[in-house]
Amino acid sequence: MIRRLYRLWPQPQILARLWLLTAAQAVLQGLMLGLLVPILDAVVRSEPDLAAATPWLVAGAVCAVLYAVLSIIANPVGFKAAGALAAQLRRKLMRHVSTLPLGWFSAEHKARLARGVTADVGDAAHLAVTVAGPAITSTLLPATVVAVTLAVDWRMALLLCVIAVFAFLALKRAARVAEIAEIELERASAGVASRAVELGQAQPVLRAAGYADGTPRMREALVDHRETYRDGMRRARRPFFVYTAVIMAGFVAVLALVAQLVLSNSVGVAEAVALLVLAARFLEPLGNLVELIGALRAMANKIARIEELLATPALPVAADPVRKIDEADVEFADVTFTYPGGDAPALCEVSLRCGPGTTTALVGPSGSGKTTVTRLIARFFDIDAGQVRVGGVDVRDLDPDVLLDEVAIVFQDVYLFDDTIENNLRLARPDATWDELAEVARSARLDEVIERLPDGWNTRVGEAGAQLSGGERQRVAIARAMLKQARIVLVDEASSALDPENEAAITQAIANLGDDPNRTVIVIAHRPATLAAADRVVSLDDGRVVETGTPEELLRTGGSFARISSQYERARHWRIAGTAV
Ligand SMILES: Nc1ncnc2c1ncn2[C@@H]1O[C@H](COP(=O)(O)OP(=O)(O)OP(=O)(O)O)[C@@H](O)[C@H]1O
Repeated sequence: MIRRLYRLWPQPQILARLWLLTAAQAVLQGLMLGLLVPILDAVVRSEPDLAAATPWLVAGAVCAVLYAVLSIIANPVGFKAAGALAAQLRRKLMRHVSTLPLGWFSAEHKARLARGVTADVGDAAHLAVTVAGPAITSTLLPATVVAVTLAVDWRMALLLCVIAVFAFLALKRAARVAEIAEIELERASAGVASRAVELGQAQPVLRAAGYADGTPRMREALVDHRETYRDGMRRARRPFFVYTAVIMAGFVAVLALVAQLVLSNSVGVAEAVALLVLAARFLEPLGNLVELIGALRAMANKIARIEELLATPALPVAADPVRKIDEADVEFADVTFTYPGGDAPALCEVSLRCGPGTTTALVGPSGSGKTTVTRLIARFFDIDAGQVRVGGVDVRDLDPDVLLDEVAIVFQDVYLFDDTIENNLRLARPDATWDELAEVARSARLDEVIERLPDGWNTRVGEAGAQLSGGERQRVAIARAMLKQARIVLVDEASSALDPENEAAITQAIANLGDDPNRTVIVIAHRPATLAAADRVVSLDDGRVVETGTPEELLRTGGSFARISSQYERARHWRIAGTAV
């Protein structure tokens, strides 16, 4: 465990210093106890010999002063260590996370990351300081006491070793039970946590269904948590009782041995008293060890979770990556890709080419692979076969920063920071001039939104952009992509119903994106107007390209694009009819 902790921290010196101080204190305590033997020997006799005891008393005083000095030094080190270690580990985690493929950031992984960076790192650092120290004392002090005892009486030293072996076996069993209980409790806690998130997110639906104060699933999760906790406590009782019994039996054996040694005149009174004190100081920290087991297990679990995050493989980067591309065309050559853990390919031998100055619309039924195409262009994942090329270069050979500079993604659910509109745009290019800001706002049809807002450019958009509608947020994202001057823009057009004004504005904004002759626009299109305005359409079905061509060509052939197009058209009419009613 000590080695694991030491390896986990990038600069573990502060931890090592703390542990060394703790270890030195434990050894010093054991040695001070050893001094009891000659002192008692000199004092507990018919004619006490103070002169003989004096050097040992002086040595004892020196040890006591040294112990006090070590405590004074250790206190601030321990105080500072937890905060410093947590900060160090957080930096290490964040650095590692920044090298992971974007595809890793699923909802589950994001939750795991949030928990790792906050709770796990903080707790692990705190426990490394508060639990590892006492654990060192509880093992090193008994070891020193055994060594000192050996100098007094080998039989007692042997007995202490036997007790230590039994205690170790009982402790191992208790630790195993504690570990199982901890894992079970962790599972039950995760169940409660996800039900609680569900309760928060689905409040409107739950209120409508009369479950505002908790669903049956939530109640089940709470009962499961309570039962698991009780069950863990019940199961832990026996091995903990066995451990305590071993320590108590050890104490009885010590008393019996001391009595036998005194009765057989093998040791004097002074040595007998010293042996009893040594044995007591041997058994006491051993007894404490069982109290620490739960905390040590908890620390081991937290460390395991942090190690798992750190073990996630980083995005492989070519030894000498390409740092510049001439044209921003996008090409798929026989691309086959299966999601990590997926059982069927999401894309199968897909080939397509999108040139600069063109807008390509991706269409197809749900699950046909449209989003996957856009993710692979931005190298969220690495493919199984074929090549994804940007500017003629395999994306795996491109410098990841260059690729991210060239690509802008406009997601369906755009994330905006709780800041002003201006700052949300400036994220794309902090040094943009006002003229440039105004220009992209006009092109993305954001200017009319800004005009309506109470503080114009300085209006804060609220948490995740909640002050704006979905369509308005997409307009901000399109403006951001324009300001970034990314030569490849991937748009997942909002599929949910938009009001006519937003719908027309977004269609226009996407068309304006495509006006730049150097820009390649690929849009997952959900609206007939966007489809009609595209230069080319790539129609996907079940991970394969089934049709490509201009919208007019594909409409004429009457294939799957024509079907989808008429479905979109019908849906639009229903919506308009619905709005009119
Ligand atoms: N993160 C993921 N992990 C595993 N499988 C995934 C993941 N994302 C998508 N898939 C699977 O890959 C296939 C293609 O999904 P994709 O999201 O690309 O389709 P789509 O055409 O964009 O669908 P939609 O229009 O519903 O968004 C589907 O079978 C889907 O279940």
